[in-house]
Amino acid sequence: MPFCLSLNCSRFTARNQTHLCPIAHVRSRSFTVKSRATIAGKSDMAASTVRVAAAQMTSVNDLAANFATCSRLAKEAAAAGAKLLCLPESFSFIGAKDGDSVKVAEPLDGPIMQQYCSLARESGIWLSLGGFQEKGCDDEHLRNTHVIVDDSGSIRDTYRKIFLFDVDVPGGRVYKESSFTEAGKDIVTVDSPVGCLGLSVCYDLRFPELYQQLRFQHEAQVLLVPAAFTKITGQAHWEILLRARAIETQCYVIAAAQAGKHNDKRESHGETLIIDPWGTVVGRLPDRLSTGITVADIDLALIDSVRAKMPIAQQRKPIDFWKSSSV
Ligand SMILES: O=C(O)CNC(=O)[C@H](CS)NC(=O)CCC(=O)C(=O)O
Repeated sequence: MPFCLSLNCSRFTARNQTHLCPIAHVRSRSFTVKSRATIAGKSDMAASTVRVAAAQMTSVNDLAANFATCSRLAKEAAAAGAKLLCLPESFSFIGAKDGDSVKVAEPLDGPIMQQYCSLARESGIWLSLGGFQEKGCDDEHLRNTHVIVDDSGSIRDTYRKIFLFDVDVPGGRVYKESSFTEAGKDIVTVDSPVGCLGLSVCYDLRFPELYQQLRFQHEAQVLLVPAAFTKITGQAHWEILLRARAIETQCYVIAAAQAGKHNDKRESHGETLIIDPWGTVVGRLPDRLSTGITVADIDLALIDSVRAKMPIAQQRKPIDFWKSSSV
């Protein structure tokens, strides 16, 4: 019964996580894979698993300092055996005042992205670079772009954030991302060694229809949600929304988060998470730990068995059903 076995293993892993340092995560992961193979009495049980890492960091208004942090984390993830490292939204820069991020925005073939492509090649790891400040069509606008770079340093695809954060946060400040950002309009999936990746960024998380499209129209297996959630909204909604997306799409969800204080005015809710398609948290970095990685093994067989046993893809209603049933 590989289905039950995998679920048990996931629960076991979640309970036994330690948050003291990233290396502790690595140890508990290796143990899980080994114990599953032992319990099953089969040495090839781990064949469908691929290791991934998700980072947490506190980006500041210093491109070089953020790159140094990302380099260290990429090397740590590669040493832990991860094939993909997911970095949070605004990994390369978070400005101290309005307008800073538009000033540093560059095209995808500019020096900043080239540096991250070299990092992927030198570390031999795929990178999910969520929330890159890509230069827009004029000097006043950027695109909030999620870039997937493969382990040879080539850009495989890019997704531009569709839903922009124009929100009056209760008890917080007013955000108007659309004042300096061009919204994307295309849904993007990318084939990778860890399965079919479904791309999104931060505030997109609140729009389940995007993830329904990624899973049911574009066959995503692993949803990526790099973010810089606000302290207030993150505490209230972050983990619940992520687990809901994993459960309702039967996908893994990898959510790399900014954490801590970036400057006097801005603080993010950390809690980087990796969630399996049953909704179990299999990797976590607590909010108080500002920089590090967590790793988990993506089990493609678990995705298949969750989907086979609870066949929601076949049980969904076509859009016409809702039209004809409405009053
Ligand atoms: O501007 C930057 O530097 C990077 N971009 C962001 O931080 C974006 C837009 S301001 N933040 C969010 O989408 C937060 C969403 C959120 O917190 C929620 O949905 O509750």
